[in-house]
Parts: sequence; structure tokens; C-alpha cells
Amino acid sequence: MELKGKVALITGAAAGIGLSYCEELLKNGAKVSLCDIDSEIGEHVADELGVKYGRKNVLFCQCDVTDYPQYEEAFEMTIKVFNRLDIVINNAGVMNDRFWELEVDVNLDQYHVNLSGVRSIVLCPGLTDTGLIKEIRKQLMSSDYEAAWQRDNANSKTQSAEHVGRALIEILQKAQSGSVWIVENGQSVREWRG
Ligand SMILES: NC(=O)C1=CN([C@@H]2O[C@H](COP(=O)(O)OP(=O)(O)OC[C@H]3O[C@@H](n4cnc5c(N)ncnc54)[C@H](O)[C@@H]3O)[C@@H](O)[C@H]2O)C=CC1
Ligand SMILES: CCCCCC(=O)/C=C/C=C\C=C\C=C\[C@@H](O)[C@@H](O)CCCC(=O)O
Repeated sequence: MELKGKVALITGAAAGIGLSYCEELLKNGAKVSLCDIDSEIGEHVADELGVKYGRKNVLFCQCDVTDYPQYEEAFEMTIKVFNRLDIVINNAGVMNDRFWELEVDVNLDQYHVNLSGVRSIVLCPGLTDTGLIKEIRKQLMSSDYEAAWQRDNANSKTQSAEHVGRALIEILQKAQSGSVWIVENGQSVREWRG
């Protein structure tokens, strides 16, 4: 897929993996609509990327992905400003066990039925160095869960968000609709074949 001139909407784009997706897309000539619940950081980051990659290539839309009308508005705003929309990256998930019902709703209910020629790809990052992971204790229900988390990740090598961003660009070029990809331990992105 040629990324130059394409328009991408990225959720959870003000920090971490989402921000890295934005930067890699901009480097490759795409225009980005950064959508994030946090407008203070989001506006700031969008300004910085605008200075670096051209103001006309960057838009910020404040939006909480758990609020359907807000999410819809972000799509409308993106299409109004850029006149097109080619790529949607559902990056903002919920990892907070205290809101486990929302966790299930947002993380597992994001699917797309391929009826309209839209390509739907899944990219699963392993342990990635972002704010989410730095404060993992806050996301887990109890200290028992923290011990389980430490155990599960004992053999994981933390990778950078930039590494995940580069993996996104790679799979956008070659991935088929319905495919699932894994990028973990700082290794090359690979297709999961079950
Ligand atoms: N960091 C990791 O090791 C891994 C992260 N993930 C997933 O990748 C995604 C990004 O994670 P990180 O970059 O690590 O997190 P992060 O905490 O560094 O950044 C998340 C961004 O999403 C925004 N956000 C939070 N709730 C939102 C909402 N309801 N609507 C819109 N924006 C919202 C935040 O303001 C923030 O800018 C998440 O879905 C996370 O569950 C998946 C596997 C590994
Ligand atoms: C409950 C929602 C979780 C959504 C995912 C998320 O927000 C954050 C995930 C953070 C880290 C994931 C690390 C994955 C590591 C894998 O690479 C692997 O090493 C873990 C293996 C664990 C196992 O039991 O097989």
C-alpha cells in the first residue's frame, strides 16, 4: 500500500504506541488524525508533529472511544478536513481491571466485517515501553494480579513503541485482510497462523 497522501485516523494517539504509529505514518507521507481522550496532551503533540511534518498533515480530534457519538464525530471531522479517510487504527484499548466490563467491550468488540473491500488487519504488540506499563500496578485489581503479571512477563523483552510503529508500516504494505500479526520482544513482526 502506498502511504503517501493517504489519511489515517489513529485512536489513543497522544502517547505510547499510538503516537509512534502517527510518527511513522507521517514519515511515510501520510496525513494523520490524532484522536485521544486527553486534549491537553493531544493538542500539544499534534502541534509538535505539525511543526516537524507540516501543519496541513496533522489534525487533533478530542474523542473518547467508549463514547460512540464522540468517536463518530472524530470520523466526520477527519473526513471534513482531509476529504478522505483510508486507514483507521483502533489503538486505544482499555487495560484497567476495575472496569473489566469496559475492557471486554472495547478490546474484544472491535471487529470489522469485510463486506466493502475494507482491509481489516490485527497487530498484537508484546510488552512495550509506554506509560501504561510503567504504572501497571494501577491497572490491575490486586497484588496477586501483579504477581501473575510479573510471572507472565518474566521472559518478555520490553520493546520500544517506535519498534511497534515500524512494524505497523511493514504490515500495512503486505498484510492480507483477516490476518493477525505479532510484534514482541523487539523481534521482526510475524504473522500468526494459529
Ligand atoms: N504497552 C504495551 O505493552 C501493550 C499495549 N497494548 C495496547 O496498545 C494500546 C496503546 O497502549 P500504550 O501505548 O501502551 O498506552 P498509553 O497509556 O501509553 O497510551 C494510551 C493513549 O490512549 C489514550 N486513551 C486512553 N483511553 C482512551 C479513550 N477511552 N479514548 C481515546 N483515547 C484514550 C490515552 O490518553 C493515551 O494517550 C492499548 O490499547 C493497549 O492496551 C497491547 C499490548 C501491549
Ligand atoms: C486485559 C486487556 C489487556 C490488553 C492488552 C494490554 O493493554 C496490555 C498488554 C501489555 C503487555 C502484554 C505483554 C505481552 C507479552 C507477550 O509477549 C508474552 O510474553 C506473554 C506470555 C504470557 C502467557 O501466558 O503466555
